[in-house]
Amino acid sequence: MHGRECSLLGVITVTIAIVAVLLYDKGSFPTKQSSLTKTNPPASSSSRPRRSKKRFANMSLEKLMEKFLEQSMEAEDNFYRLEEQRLQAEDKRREEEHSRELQMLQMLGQIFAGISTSSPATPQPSCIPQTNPTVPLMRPSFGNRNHPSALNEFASHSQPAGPGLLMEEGDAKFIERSFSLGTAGMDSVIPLVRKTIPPLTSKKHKGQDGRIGIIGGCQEYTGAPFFAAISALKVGADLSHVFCTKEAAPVIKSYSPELIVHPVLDSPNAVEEIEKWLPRLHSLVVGPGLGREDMLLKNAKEIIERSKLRGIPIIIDADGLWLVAKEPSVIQGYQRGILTPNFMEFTRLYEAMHHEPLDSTDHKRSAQQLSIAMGNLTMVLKGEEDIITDGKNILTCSQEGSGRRCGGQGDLLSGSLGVFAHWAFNSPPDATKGMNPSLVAAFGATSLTRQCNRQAFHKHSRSTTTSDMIQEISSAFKKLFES
Ligand SMILES: NC(=O)C1=CN([C@@H]2O[C@H](COP(=O)(O)OP(=O)(O)OC[C@H]3O[C@@H](n4cnc5c(N)ncnc54)[C@H](OP(=O)(O)O)[C@@H]3O)[C@@H](O)[C@H]2O)[C@@H](O)CC1
Ligand SMILES: Nc1ncnc2c1ncn2[C@@H]1O[C@H](COP(=O)(O)OP(=O)(O)OP(=O)(O)O)[C@@H](O)[C@H]1O
Repeated sequence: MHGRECSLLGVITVTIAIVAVLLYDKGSFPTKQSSLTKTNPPASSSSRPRRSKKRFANMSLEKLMEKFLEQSMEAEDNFYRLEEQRLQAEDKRREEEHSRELQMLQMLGQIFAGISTSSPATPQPSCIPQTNPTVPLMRPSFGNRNHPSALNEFASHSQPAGPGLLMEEGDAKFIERSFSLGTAGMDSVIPLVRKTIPPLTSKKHKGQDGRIGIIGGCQEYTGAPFFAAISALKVGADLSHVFCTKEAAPVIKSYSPELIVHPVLDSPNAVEEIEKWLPRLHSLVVGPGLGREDMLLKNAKEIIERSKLRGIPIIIDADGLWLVAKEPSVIQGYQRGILTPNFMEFTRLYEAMHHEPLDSTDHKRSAQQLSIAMGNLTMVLKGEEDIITDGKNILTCSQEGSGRRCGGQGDLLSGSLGVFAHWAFNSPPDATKGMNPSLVAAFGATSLTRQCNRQAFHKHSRSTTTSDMIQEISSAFKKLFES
């Protein structure tokens, strides 16, 4: 029976009950019933359903009401039970449809890959720079005016993918799925994100839903690590640690008593100090407000190396990407690594890896090429639409944000991604339906960032700042993942 019919049944039952009670109250039950109470017929009469009439007759009005209410509640319960069964069946049907759709997309991807590998005109993802002898090898042109010294080491460190990371024939394929709020695409990834989100229960202890570390915060930049760390907490992490320089620590602490701030990043034994905390961290965000001083970059690099040994998901953003452009091997091929470049940072990385200028006409293809060159690392190229790729699959998140481009939005993204990544990697494989957990996590974080931007802009328009967006995390999260 369908929900609507069931609900109708419930309404009818209740209506009958009310009418019956009213009639009874007025003494206007059908004649037989009335005469029953007056004439008291012999008990042996078999022509009437005596038991029920007698039962009703002997009942007080209150009892009768109770009886009818009971029946209507029963009908209501039945309705909800059937409705739940119907929804479950509907969910199952959608899931089956979704996996059929995925299979079809995979088949299409393979077909396209076959076409593109057999066509000489189609450009191949170039993970090995030497494969195109006609393009002169170029030293990347780093345009930053603030950190000239950081360029010196570059050329000797930049390297192609290692032997185990060479592109295979199948890698050329990609399945592109575009998502925007309200379309079928969005509908199919957001449920995967939801499945990775741990339920809030009284059975857990502090720390279980996420202990996130941020490596960043120096004399110039105290806002960025704060934005990232507080966003992680507001998304649902239990503890958020900031590892910053001595000078930056009191400033960051003064912004928020919720953060745990370690003034160690510029200390002589920074790496050992931070390593002590690694066993307790679920994910690491490297770069917001890190700055580009050699000593800080060196410490960050060593911390990345040690975190990799522990399998900790590592999100690299901002100045952390400056480090990766100088030394790609620091994260290349690490399957729990996620890079979140803005266009400027992306260009730097691309040119460092490919030794040729970026062709900016096809961002998706470039992002895919860079991901492959980095050993299928997940790449989140931020912009008008956020492009997310692991070299094999491409998702785009083009959910409505706003026209505000204030600094710090990327920090909101990387901090929340730290939490989503922990949740996604911690989920059983069937939660993400076989999709790379990094992609699912990145889609969750980009959707959330854009939704926060949109909501904050509705309230503050031109004056919207990142703090306003962070205020929206709670309701944006609810709207996207809990409604
Ligand atoms: N409150 C704080 O503490 C905050 C601190 N932050 C921290 O600052 C540190 C440095 O980060 P960053 O992003 O400013 O450095 P970088 O990438 O060199 O950009 C420099 C120049 O590149 C350009 N440009 C940028 N984006 C572009 C785009 N999409 N497309 C095209 N061009 C683009 C633009 O220059 P323009 O060409 O417009 O003059 C821009 O000025 C880092 O640690 C970060 O975490 C921030 O998080 C903000 C909040
Ligand atoms: N052109 C755009 N249109 C809509 N949204 C955008 C646009 N550019 C960026 N965003 C949003 O802002 C988020 C952060 O991207 P942005 O380019 O500001 O990062 P960033 O420069 O690294 O930030 P930060 O100032 O923290 O360093 C993106 O994920 C996206 O949601």
